[in-house]
Amino acid sequence: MISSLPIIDISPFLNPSSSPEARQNTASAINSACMHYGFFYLTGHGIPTSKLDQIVDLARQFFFSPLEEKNKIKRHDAGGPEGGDGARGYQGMGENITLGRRDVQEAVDLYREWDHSSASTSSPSTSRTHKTLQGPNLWPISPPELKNVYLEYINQLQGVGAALVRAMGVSLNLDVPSPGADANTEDQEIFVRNTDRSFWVMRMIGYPPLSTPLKDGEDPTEFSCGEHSDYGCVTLLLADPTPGALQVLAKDNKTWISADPIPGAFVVNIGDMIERWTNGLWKSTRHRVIHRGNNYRVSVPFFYEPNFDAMVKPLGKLVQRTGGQAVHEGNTYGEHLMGKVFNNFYSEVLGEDCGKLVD
Ligand SMILES: N=C(N)NCCCC[C@H](N)C(=O)O
Ligand SMILES: O=C(O)CCC(=O)C(=O)O
Ligand SMILES: [Fe+2]
Repeated sequence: MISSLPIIDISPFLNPSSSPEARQNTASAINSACMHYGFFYLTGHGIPTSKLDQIVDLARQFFFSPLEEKNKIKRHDAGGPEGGDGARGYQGMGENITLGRRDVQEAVDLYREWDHSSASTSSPSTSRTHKTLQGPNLWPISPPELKNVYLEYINQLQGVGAALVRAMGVSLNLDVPSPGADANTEDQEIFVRNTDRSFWVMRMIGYPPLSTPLKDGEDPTEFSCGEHSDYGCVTLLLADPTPGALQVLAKDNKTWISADPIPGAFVVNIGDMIERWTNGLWKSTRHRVIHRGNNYRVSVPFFYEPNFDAMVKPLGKLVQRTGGQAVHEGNTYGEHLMGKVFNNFYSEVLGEDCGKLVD
């Protein structure tokens, strides 16, 4: 196993007085990282390491509280009095499913609050979307300072996510009009406009160590989080210092690269919507978590995503650059997200085995 993900400094895209050269350097480093790995470490984001430590500590305190306390914000309740398949709130150990298997983890999911006033965000919603996503966030009650510290952190992360999307636009030369193809001059604007009300997800995850012994030469059968790609634009992952847990699939499709934490840096990866916008030029790299240490691991990924109602289809200039054939006809990010979320859980209400569970 090798660990060789590149380290990228985003500060030129956050600091208005930075030079065009500095921005160009960051942009080309992003292009290279996205072409070769789809993953990189991010520095220069301006969030103090002490704040990052506090975020992980607060999540750990929540997970270490009694189950009764955690169940006070159980995700069922997100759907209202009829209960069922709410996505916001606490999900117990083994409730999340990946590739038909229970992930050995517990988690809290927080999403951007639903914009009930906007006609556009309510149009693609079905009653199922309503129950699943439109309820309010269920915040941990204890530790009491968690909510405000996280709200401030989420604000900071939205700024970092927006800077990353701008930098990606420059990496892809989206702001340089290509001669003879008017529609393409709008690509950069499409990128930015469709993320200006990012339907972000903040997830706190707690992982006890896996218990099934690994047999020599055999593939693992038990996962802390099974192999998957992320759904949207960019994931900013913060994790405690546990090594060896997060593994990233290399471009050879068989080597797993450990993405061990670097203090003060985020592990960043691109999601399915960036793959689609770039017409497959940049892939949303598959990754998984296998935590076999002795400690209880905590990670806190923030998913900076397109707007819920953003129509996401391959950008004109990227289609030209990748052979002229669009890989996807396009749908909204909300539709993509709901397709994923409905497969992440058993649906008790509908009695469906959404995740085709393997015991
Ligand atoms: N919001 C994001 N990206 N969450 C990632 C979760 C990945 C695992 C999930 N059970 C799955 O099967 O997709
Ligand atoms: O815990 C981690 O390191 C990564 C978790 C992850 O990939 C996810 O939740 O999407
Ligand atoms: Fe992930």
